[in-house]
Amino acid sequence: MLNVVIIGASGYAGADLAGLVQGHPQLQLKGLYVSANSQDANKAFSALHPQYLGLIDLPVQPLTDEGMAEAMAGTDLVCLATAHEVSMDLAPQFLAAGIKVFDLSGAFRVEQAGFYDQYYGFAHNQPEWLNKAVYGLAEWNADAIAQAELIAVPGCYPTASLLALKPLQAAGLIQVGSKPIINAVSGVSGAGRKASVGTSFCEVSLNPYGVFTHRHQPEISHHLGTGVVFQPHLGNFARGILATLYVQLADGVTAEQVDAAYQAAYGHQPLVRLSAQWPSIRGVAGRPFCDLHWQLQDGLLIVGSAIDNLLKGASSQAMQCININYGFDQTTGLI
Ligand SMILES: NC(=O)C1=CN([C@@H]2O[C@H](COP(=O)(O)OP(=O)(O)OC[C@H]3O[C@@H](n4cnc5c(N)ncnc54)[C@H](OP(=O)(O)O)[C@@H]3O)[C@@H](O)[C@H]2O)C=CC1
Ligand SMILES: CC(=O)N[C@@H](CCC(=O)OP(=O)(O)O)C(=O)O
Repeated sequence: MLNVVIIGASGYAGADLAGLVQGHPQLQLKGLYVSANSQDANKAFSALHPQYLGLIDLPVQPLTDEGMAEAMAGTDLVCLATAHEVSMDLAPQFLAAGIKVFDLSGAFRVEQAGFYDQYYGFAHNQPEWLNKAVYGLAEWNADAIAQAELIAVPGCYPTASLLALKPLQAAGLIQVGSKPIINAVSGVSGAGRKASVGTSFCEVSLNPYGVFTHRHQPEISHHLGTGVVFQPHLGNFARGILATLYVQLADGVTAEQVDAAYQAAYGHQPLVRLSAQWPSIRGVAGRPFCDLHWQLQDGLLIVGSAIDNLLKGASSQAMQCININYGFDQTTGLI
């Protein structure tokens, strides 16, 4: 059994990941942590997330200096379900101790000059690890993920968007000079567990946000290799992302070519489902899948892509990466 530690376990992504680790036949939950001064420190995990009562009753421990030493002792791998700057600080410490890191934050996803200053509001101070990190888009980077010490699990919107676009890009089907347009709606859990007016029950409706400024636009462009237009929206539901993508195809591209591109990419992949119907939040909420469907008319391709932001968009993709890295079947503990 491999000993797993989760930092940020009280949060939405960390909690889902704890549940997945608990159900995995080769992994053992060794410790769950929150910040040193957390108001939840030492509470039972199941008191915070009652669906795990009797299943995960470990306490969430404060990550003090002593807690850090305990978190490292005898640990095989650590999952960081923490804010970007916290992950940037913690990852190198675990890596220096020989512990593999699966980071759910954006801290190690994009190696591009000025990116963190502009989109995250801080200067990246770990350029060597940023260079070594492997982007954990599981269906596309499996060989590199298998060799990596530091895996940067992709963002939720980038996962939904890249899984839809990469088969088209790889097959050279996108019109050169055009930018795919991504219109996406996320449930409120995407904003994390901490209370804020903008995400409180009476405030959330359906609205765009982050117009022209969202950090996932450059993350998607960087890993796709071409520019995109990306517009996120906040919806009044708890979990799930539905992205609708508009792609101008190269002249003469046929539906058969599009189908062949998606089949080549995902025909053998168990966690991306090429659906006969338009995907929905209902079809993926609580599940580790990405569902895709598309239709072509007069050179314009419309693609629907749905994921659970906390699963395929975070914790289950992290688990897929763990499975790939340790040579387990990639669906172990997931379906
Ligand atoms: N929610 C989502 O859909 C997705 C989230 N992500 C990323 O995953 C990460 C976690 O997101 P999410 O679960 O939504 O966030 P939450 O705000 O729900 O959870 C954050 C967790 O981190 C803990 N924490 C905060 N500061 C520290 C610290 N200094 N040391 C240790 N633990 C700390 C918090 O506990 P406390 O404050 O009590 O200490 C809490 O457990 C983020 O980087 C996010 O960008 C990625 C993809 C999707
Ligand atoms: C609804 C909502 O607020 N969603 C978050 C994205 C969540 C996410 O996980 O992305 P990172 O891992 O890159 O932080 C946002 O738009 O910032």
